[in-house]
Amino acid sequence: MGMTIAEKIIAAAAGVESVKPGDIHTVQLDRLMSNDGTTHLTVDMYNNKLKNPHIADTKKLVFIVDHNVPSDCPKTAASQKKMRDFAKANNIDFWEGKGVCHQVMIENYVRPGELIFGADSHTCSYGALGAFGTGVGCTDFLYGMVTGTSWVLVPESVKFNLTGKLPKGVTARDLILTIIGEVGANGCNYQVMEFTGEGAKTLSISDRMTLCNMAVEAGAKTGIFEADEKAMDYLKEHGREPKAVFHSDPDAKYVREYTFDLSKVRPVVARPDFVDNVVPAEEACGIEINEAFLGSCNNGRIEDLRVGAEIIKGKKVADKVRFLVVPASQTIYRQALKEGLIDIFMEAGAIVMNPNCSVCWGSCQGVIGENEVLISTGTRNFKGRAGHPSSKVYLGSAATVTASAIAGKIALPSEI
Ligand SMILES: CC(C)[C@@](O)(CC(=O)O)C(=O)O
Ligand code: SF4
Repeated sequence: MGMTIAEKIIAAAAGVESVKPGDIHTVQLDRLMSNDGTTHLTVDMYNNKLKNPHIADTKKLVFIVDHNVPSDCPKTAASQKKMRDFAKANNIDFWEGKGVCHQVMIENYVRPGELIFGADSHTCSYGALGAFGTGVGCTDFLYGMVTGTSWVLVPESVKFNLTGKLPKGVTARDLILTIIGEVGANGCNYQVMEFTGEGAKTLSISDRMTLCNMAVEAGAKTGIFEADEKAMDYLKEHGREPKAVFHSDPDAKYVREYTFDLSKVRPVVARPDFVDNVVPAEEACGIEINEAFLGSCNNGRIEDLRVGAEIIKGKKVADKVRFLVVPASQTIYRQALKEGLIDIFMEAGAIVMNPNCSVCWGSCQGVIGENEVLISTGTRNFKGRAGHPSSKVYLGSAATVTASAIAGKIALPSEI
């Protein structure tokens, strides 16, 4: 029987000819990524719980400080020191302040055909380059670190057949929110969301990252695209070669298929407190905001900053509204500087911050207070996600977030 891309990656990692959903296989991991959310816990377990602590292959490990960088209190300073010291002592690739972990991974490590575990649920982003990335807890991470292997229960795949092209002013962010709104937050639990079709080819690597990154918000094990010419160009630009390029077989089995016509997608907003609480943006327009956030591993790329800068150029952030602009990596930040985007944002009154997770979650910077409202390009809008439990988070595209920052209330670019 034919196999999907995801099944082929798992089969290769397991060293077997073929796999099918429901099988459990021991797999060789190509890489393991851990960030400052949990690495200190992994290090504690490594030091205190193992009889014979050792690392299978230090070259496979990447540690990234991004969730609280620079550190905001003595407690995070201490856990980051633990992570930093461990990385140094064990010769582990270590990144600090260079960008949000998934962005750093895609810019510097991920290759098509790889199987990558990350101690963070948005590791599913790596499917943008045809890799199988998935999130694990720090116990599974530790196991992978010590043995270089892990186990995988082969997931079923769901096919998302994309047709057409996104209209002007509508972004991949609107598309993934639309998809999640339709399938639901548990709609693809433990399944692979495979994005394919002519419409998929029209999407940039940045768009593909935006789609795969939020696969976990539909409960998926991962999201994946075939590595096509665009992926190959991206790899070449970044000085890397694919591990293996897999295509889904024509007779590969999918548990469900959906078709989305990209030309019909419109700007949408996910209302509090669930990512699948998606409505046409117009229905949320007029809601007063206190803060707007343009950034995160979902939507902090140069393409997103360009969208925001074009809208805000020559305009001002509304009175008493904080507009946080946070490039997802230093590479993006420097590119934005070169293109004059940072100047445009600052001129408009935005607060431009160093690359980090920022207010995508409520423990970094920009945390919102009691009853405050945030419109965000982050990944989640759960209760208290960005700060006080009574605060509210709306999710929208870079265009909607920027227009809202100018209007002081949720708005579309056409209204400002
Ligand atoms: C640590 C946390 C804020 C996280 O990065 C964790 C995760 O995705 O697993 C998130 O986005 O929810
Ligand atoms: S930017 Fe948001 S979703 Fe991405 S890793 Fe950071 S906290 Fe998690």
